Amino acid sequence: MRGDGASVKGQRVGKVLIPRPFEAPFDYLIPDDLEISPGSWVKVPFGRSQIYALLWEIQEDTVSPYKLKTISEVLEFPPIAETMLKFLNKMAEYTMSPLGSLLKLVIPQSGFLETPKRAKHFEFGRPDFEKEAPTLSFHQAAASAALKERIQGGQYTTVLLDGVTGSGKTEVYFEAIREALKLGGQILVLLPEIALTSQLLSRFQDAFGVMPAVWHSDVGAAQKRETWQGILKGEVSVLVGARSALFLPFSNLKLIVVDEEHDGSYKQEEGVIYSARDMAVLRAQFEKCLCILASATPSLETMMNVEDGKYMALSLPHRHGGAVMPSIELVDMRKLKEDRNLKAEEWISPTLQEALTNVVSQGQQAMLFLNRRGYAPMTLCTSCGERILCTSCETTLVHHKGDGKLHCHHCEYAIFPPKHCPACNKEDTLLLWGPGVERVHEELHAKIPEVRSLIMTSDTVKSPKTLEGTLQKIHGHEVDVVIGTQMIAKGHHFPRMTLVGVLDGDAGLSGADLRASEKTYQMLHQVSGRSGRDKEKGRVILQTYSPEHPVILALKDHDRAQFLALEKVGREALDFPPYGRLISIVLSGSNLELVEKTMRSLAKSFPSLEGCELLGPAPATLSYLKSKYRWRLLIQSPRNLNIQRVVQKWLKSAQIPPILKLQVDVDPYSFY
Ligand SMILES: Nc1ncnc2c1ncn2[C@@H]1O[C@H](COP(=O)(O)OP(=O)(O)OP(=O)(O)O)[C@@H](O)[C@H]1O
Ligand SMILES: [Zn+2]
Repeated sequence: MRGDGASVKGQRVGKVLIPRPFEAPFDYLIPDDLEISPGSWVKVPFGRSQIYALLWEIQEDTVSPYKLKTISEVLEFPPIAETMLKFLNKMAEYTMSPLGSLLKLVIPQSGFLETPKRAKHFEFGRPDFEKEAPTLSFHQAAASAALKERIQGGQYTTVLLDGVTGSGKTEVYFEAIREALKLGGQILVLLPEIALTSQLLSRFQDAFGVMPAVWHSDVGAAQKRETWQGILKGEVSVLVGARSALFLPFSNLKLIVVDEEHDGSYKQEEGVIYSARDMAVLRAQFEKCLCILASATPSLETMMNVEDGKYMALSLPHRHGGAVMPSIELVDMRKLKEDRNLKAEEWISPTLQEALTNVVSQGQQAMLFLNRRGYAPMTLCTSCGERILCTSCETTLVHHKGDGKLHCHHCEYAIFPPKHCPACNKEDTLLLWGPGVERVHEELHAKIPEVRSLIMTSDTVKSPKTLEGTLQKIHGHEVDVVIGTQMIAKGHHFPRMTLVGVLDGDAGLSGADLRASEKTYQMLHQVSGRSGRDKEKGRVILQTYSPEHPVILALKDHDRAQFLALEKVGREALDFPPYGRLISIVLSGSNLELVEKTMRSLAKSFPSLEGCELLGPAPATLSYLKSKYRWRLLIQSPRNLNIQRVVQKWLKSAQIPPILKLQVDVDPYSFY
């Protein structure tokens, strides 16, 4: 970094990383008398201000050709561990992100490095690892013993904890937490969604006598700062959080748990694009600690790592306490509609309706799953067929009962339904087409008037507090039926729930996503797993338009092996992940011609490499989003190739107009 300080020979130069999107650290002089080590938090002059930064590396006795500025101050906070520096370095390489952007993940707010004048608000209790633990079943005990052994060994291992829904995976990883606590280590538990934290927190409190620290977007600024500092100083031993918690400055990690490891929410899709699950494994490697990936429906990637001997697998084949897996019955919706046993605007089949009536009259609970928010996913003109679209995105608007408006689910756009069709101008021809959860709610009440129900989606549950209230209502049996989206599908344990109705089982199977089958299988298996977790046997009614689809049949027969075998054949034939690798490049901008032209010439300049192939370029699935046109190019490569290096070099020499935005997604999960 050029500066106005003196150029001094033979002094220490510090490579200082600034938490902004820079690829590399900048050089600063280290004053002679300053005690400092890599990982130290510092204040440096940058532009016209003084900012917080991190000392990355020290170069002793160097001669700098530039006039360097001097580090102003070393903060009193402990430095971050060297293992963390190595982890960030590797992550930057893997995700092709600027190192400075990763530091920003570590220190999202500079206020974290300030000490407030007022006394602390949050005392982090010491979990009591000697509190009495439940008696484990044979399989649980075996899994727990293997995990403890790994923790005692103090070496890196990743273990897949592969247990059916309700098998006690949480109880088993609590045992691992106990062991790590005994050894004085820190523990990080990652959850895919905030909606699952409150249940885990109360289970944790029961097991260890105190609340763990929490970390997610709804935690307030002061609490975040104190938690961040508590982690850095080693005062916080257990933290439960969303994916961003992976970047907290733990200094003594002994265990990372990634619960529901298959879940797509672990993929951060904007800014620095990364998979928190994969990066958790990477961090565990540098920390030399245990990483537990828990799931009833592990991802194909994880299964492959088990087959390759990279991960160890432990299995819990049975539900706890003799609870059995629910029966899964299919309802052929095509036939019902053909035989006119279900009207065009009805979505609850007679079989499901009868089952719901029974459940309600027997004092049990049911769940209706439909992964569509709002009232109706589309508004159509019955005269000309026009669909009402967002003006800024290439998406249909979704009708919501709450405010009576049509909403775009990708941007803020919302309008009242127009009186006239915007295409043919006819009056009163618009029809609300298809069901969302609100419409199913309406139908449920029309069919079973006495039912007590609630809707659980990201629209109705916006804060941890409303979530708490909602869960309390369900646990307290104030409702009979819960209608919801993916938010209700996983992790929850409602003992009275004995019926799950899936309204549109094959909704996820269409579309251009290479993981469409896998995602549908995981989602439906998880939601089915909410049924019959206690004494009563559960029932799942899966409404489908394609009862012969292999995914639906595998679900019905509880045959995961069959599903995986089929899915693998399909992926292997196409060299899709986990057999081959993908990097997705999306170019976007407001000038369509420029986006297309740039993308085409970019694709032309890609070096020809054995085993590599380009898919596209072509307009992205959402080819117009938030007023930007989007084109996509997929680079397919063999697993053993360092494709990032190739892509890095290729993009360095590319000419991309600065008004366009280029996004590189290594191991893309969604293809919107
Ligand atoms: N050994 C045990 N002793 C007492 N209760 C147990 C035991 N194992 C599991 N349970 C209870 O059984 C229920 C299901 O266990 P848990 O939620 O840990 O399962 P899971 O495998 O994490 O489920 P899912 O994958 O569906 O989220 C919980 O209420 C849990 O407290
Ligand atoms: Zn929009």
